[in-house]
Amino acid sequence: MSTRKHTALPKAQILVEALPWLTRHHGKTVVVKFGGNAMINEELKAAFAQDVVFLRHAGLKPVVVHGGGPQINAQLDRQGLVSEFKAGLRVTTPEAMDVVRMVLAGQVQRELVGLLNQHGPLAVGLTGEDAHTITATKHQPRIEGELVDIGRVGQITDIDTGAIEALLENGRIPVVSSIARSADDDHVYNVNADTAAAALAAALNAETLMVLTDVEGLYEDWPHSDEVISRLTATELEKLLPDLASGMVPKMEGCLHAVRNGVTTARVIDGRVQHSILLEIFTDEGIGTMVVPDQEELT
Ligand SMILES: Nc1ncnc2c1ncn2[C@@H]1O[C@H](COP(=O)(O)OP(=O)(O)O)[C@@H](O)[C@H]1O
Ligand SMILES: CC(=O)N[C@@H](CCC(=O)OP(=O)(O)O)C(=O)O
Repeated sequence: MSTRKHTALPKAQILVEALPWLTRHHGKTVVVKFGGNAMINEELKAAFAQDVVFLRHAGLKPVVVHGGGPQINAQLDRQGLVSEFKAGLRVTTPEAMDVVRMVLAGQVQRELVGLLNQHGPLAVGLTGEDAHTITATKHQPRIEGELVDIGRVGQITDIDTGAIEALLENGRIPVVSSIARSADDDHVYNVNADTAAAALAAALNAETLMVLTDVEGLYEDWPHSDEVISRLTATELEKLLPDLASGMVPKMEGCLHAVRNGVTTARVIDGRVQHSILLEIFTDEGIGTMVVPDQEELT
């Protein structure tokens, strides 16, 4: 075989391997959550944008929900504001809420929209405030049985998918910041981005929820081992939830909510691996952790 053919054939094989996945996912909605901890360098962010645009051109309907925890921390620090987490959520004073909104909607979302739009007029940014996309009431978690006030943190009560669906219909890629309109007053709420992504995936009847983070997936015995659980059912995950450490809690609760509400698979994958989205969607060797509904939920 000539050298040219020799090097070309594996490339064709990769494309052929993608064929059943292209068929399976065609026209399906995929909600991709891009965590602040996975946005570690420019190459990764550019590769993320390429992957999302690839999904769109391959006939899927990607919706991006982004985080920005580390970016919010940095800005709070610069402004001399202290930041504290309780029950895995940021204690959000009114001053901190202004910073959260500015960083998520004004910086992180704008940057992702810009990267995606290097490939064409595709991405449109919005927050949960726009067109009543995400509505929330005050969230008061319980810590050791006691209700705790963590400020302007919202618990999602309603999702209106109208604006996102109109954008998808129009061939656009919605990029959503996890800020909610308030059902209680005329201010806004800070919502964990994993929780927002899961709620949107369920409301949109998405086929897949994909959560990109800074670990390979859900570790079986974290932090003692790095053995990744590759697949688990909703019931198996439900049993693990009480023992999970923060960080993974909103992700895995979100995955459970998604698969219990019509999403076919919810995955946690390593956002530090370039093109992890393409590897997960279009190749036979999925990476990371996949959560599937229980058998009876499929019937
Ligand atoms: N069982 C587990 N498996 C993997 N990571 C875990 C686990 N439990 C807790 N973690 C922590 O969760 C972190 C990911 O959550 P987080 O820092 O909120 O990321 P992101 O910004 O992507 O939302 C990991 O870096 C790890 O420190
Ligand atoms: C209530 C709450 O904790 N909100 C998060 C929202 C951003 C987020 O979730 O970002 P990551 O996905 O990068 O963690 C926060 O203020 O950090």
